[in-house]
Amino acid sequence: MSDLKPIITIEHLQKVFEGKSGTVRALDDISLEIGAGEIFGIIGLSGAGKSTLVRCINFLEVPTGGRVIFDGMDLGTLDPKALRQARRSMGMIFQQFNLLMQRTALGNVCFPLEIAGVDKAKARQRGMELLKIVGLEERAGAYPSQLSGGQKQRVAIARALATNPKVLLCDEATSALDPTTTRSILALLKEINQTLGITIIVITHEMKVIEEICQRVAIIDQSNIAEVGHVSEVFANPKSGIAKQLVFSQPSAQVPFSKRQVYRIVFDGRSSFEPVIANLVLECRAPVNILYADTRDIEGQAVGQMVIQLPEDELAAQRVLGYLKTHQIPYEEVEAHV
Ligand SMILES: Nc1ncnc2c1ncn2[C@@H]1O[C@H](COP(=O)(O)OP(=O)(O)OP(=O)(O)O)[C@@H](O)[C@H]1O
Repeated sequence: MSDLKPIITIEHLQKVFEGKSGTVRALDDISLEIGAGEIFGIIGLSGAGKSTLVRCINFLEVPTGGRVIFDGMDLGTLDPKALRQARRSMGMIFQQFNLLMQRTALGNVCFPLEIAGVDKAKARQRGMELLKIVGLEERAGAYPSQLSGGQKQRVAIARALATNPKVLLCDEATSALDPTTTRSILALLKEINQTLGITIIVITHEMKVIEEICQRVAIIDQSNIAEVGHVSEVFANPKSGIAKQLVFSQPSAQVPFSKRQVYRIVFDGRSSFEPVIANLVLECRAPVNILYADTRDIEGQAVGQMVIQLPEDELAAQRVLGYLKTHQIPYEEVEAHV
């Protein structure tokens, strides 16, 4: 439980999808309390139910059981107009930014204000204030295609703040960004939380995101909450199997590596180095130990070789080899000297 007054209380939330291919229980029995003003993290592996949970929090998905109480209102009891109003108090940002490509940065930020009936001049003025908050007032006239990923996410944040929300829901908001840009977006979210007092809910599959800005975290696994608590406590003493898996798969943590499973990857200039290794670790959900690297970046293309050691977990190791095969990255097993 948070010591703060709750802004969102989730009680026995359940979401079942009925489809042609059968029934999917995306959320089983989720109960959580999120305090006003905190930065709360929700982490889990792919398919755990994170996106469904965030969409149920703002009723983009109507839960099939349980309740969401937001700012004293039981969302399930509101009529459509009241629900729309409540939703305006919950801004949302996404991994893929979801900007309108035919509108400038300012046009995007003004969009929710125009929909809410604010007159054009006032909307522009407010839009410029918001672009200033996110550090982009000089790019007000730029179109999304002219902005970097980090800048696009800044526009999306400004747009989400346009209706003065009490809560900002961030669904994998930094997952498409490089580490430096990720850090700058997380710093911006922290600043918004501190200066505007907005509660922030961060959905991610990355522990480092939680570590960087969240005060409390809930770990979701197979449609249920496996563990919830202060980040420092959960990280120092993970209790559930999934928490241990997430914490101990951190690159900095101790991971059991055998003396076998050492492979040489050859970068032959067909691929660029950064996405290959980052995507391999993300997609395979497997830590790899880089034992040796002699690579050069030539105009964005990687040339050279890298010797990596795969984790002991046979399935994780197979996923890594499968990834290399699928992406046609040449590799060979080598004798380990570790
Ligand atoms: N509209 C839908 N219809 C049917 N099943 C769905 C729907 N949306 C989600 N699911 C299923 O619900 C489960 C949870 O999905 P969800 O997207 O919430 O997980 P997630 O933790 O956000 O994963 P990821 O990070 O991969 O997006 C999955 O099995 C998914 O296939």
